[in-house]
Amino acid sequence: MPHLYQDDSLALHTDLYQINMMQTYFELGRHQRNAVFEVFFRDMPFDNGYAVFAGLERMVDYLKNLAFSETDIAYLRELSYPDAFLDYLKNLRFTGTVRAMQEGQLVFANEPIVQIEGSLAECQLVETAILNIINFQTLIATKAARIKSVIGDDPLLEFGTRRAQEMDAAIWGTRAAIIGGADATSNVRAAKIFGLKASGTHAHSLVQSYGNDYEAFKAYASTHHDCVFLVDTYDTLHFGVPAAIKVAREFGDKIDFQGVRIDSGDMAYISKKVRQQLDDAGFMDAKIYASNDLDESTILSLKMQKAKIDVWGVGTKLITAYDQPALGAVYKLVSIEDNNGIMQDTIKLSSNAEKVSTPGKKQVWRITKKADGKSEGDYVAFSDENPDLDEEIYMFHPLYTYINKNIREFNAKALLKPIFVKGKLTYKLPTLQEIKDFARENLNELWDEYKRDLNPQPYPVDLSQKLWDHKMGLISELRQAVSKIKLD
Ligand SMILES: Nc1ncnc2c1ncn2[C@@H]1O[C@H](COP(=O)(O)OP(=O)(O)OP(=O)(O)O)[C@@H](O)[C@H]1O
Ligand SMILES: O=P(O)(O)OC[C@H]1O[C@H](OP(=O)(O)OP(=O)(O)O)[C@H](O)[C@@H]1O
Ligand SMILES: O=C(O)c1cccnc1
Repeated sequence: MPHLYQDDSLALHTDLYQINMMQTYFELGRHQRNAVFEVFFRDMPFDNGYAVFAGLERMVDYLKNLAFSETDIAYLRELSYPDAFLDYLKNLRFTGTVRAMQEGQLVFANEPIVQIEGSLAECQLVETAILNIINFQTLIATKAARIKSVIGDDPLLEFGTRRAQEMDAAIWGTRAAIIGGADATSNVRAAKIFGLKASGTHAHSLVQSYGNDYEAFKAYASTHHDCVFLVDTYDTLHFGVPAAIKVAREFGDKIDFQGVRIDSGDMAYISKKVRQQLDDAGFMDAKIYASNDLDESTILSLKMQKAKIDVWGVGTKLITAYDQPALGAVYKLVSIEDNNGIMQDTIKLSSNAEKVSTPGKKQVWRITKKADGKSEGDYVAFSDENPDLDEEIYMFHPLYTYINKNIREFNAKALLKPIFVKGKLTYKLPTLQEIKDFARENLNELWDEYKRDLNPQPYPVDLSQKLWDHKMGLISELRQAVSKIKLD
């Protein structure tokens, strides 16, 4: 086992380069300068039309408790950091201001989803953990939403712990999956911690240990009231389902025969046959559970084949975000105090126009039409702009500016909410159920064209005219300045 310290903290859950930069800032007297960093991602995960923001609660907990422990400092001393810097770290607490999307909010590429303002050194320290949390949880919540979108109102059970990228990923991935649309989980610890419905059937090993389905189901029924029997260990249609029916009949009211689970074979064909067998035996209410490497495309295909599946257990492909292992959100400096105490907006240039960052401290506004409540796009503006007070709003594509529209009769909702103000938590964290409901409500605001699984329409994320002009101005200023630099 690695050495786990009694005073283990998350302060060292960062990249070494952050501490190295902090040391530079500290020794050269820059560490207290006010800075603004923003988190955003450049590409939509899974080529989905939207992403579901998740991870805020854990991020809040991390920031609230940020403090180097004694052994953290001792360890950094071993790495030869100087005493004065270590003394500074010893007393460091998070004193910054955070604005962020609410969990369950639908978010899009190239808009800030978290904004951290505070001393340069503190902002630098927290980058790694914040990206770690938000990248993972937002990815899994989005994958769950994609899966739920094809499942509709049928229950979606999260079954992935055994295949997750280790224990933490199973726990926080489960929470994210619930936000995105999963209804229950097989992970008992996650259910306990987050107050979720724990749900489960039984494994093939139960049937194998008895050597036949009937004996195994009988044993299970004699020890449990709620029964879902796994019927595919030997032969679903010849042994599994007939055994389940026999046991259900024999036990009658002594058990609640909730249904059967199938986990292999052609699930469209088999589920129809199983349905027939259950109905013919009078068990019309018994549900058919399905699991086996399911994801949104297999589920959609099964739905199209009119498979008779009522409950969907999804493991590997949900908890590991199988088709896209990372979200790719980044944390960029957008504004920094200069030598005169004035905030200067910063930009990161790139030969790829889409990769040029957008300078300045911003707010994201969701623009919905009053008539139908549907979203027209997101409008990214300076944090002190107030498009909600305007009669008309001009929205244009930030790269292809000939794509534009004027909108009247709209509502503008500010999406980045205050979370911490100068180190003090001001945000009341919602319950997981509230977050889940919020995610669902948000989906109602989105036109179906943005929600389809395959090739959705790109959702507009536009810049205000003021912000766009500022960005273009900074780009040309920087280009000119860079062209004049001579290094010798
Ligand atoms: N009718 C169907 N249409 C589309 N996909 C299906 C259908 N039936 C099953 N699938 C999916 O096809 C894949 C079949 O997986 P696999 O080859 O492992 O078959 P299996 O019968 O489960 O075999 P094994 O017993 O080795 O697990 C799974 O992802 C499953 O969800
Ligand atoms: O396929 P997934 O989406 O990942 O869902 C979880 C899988 O985990 C179990 O299989 P496993 O073979 O691990 O154990 P079992 O003997 O209980 O089937 C279960 O039967 C599912 O097939
Ligand atoms: O309860 C189940 O059926 C279950 C739980 C975890 C993984 N696979 C199935």
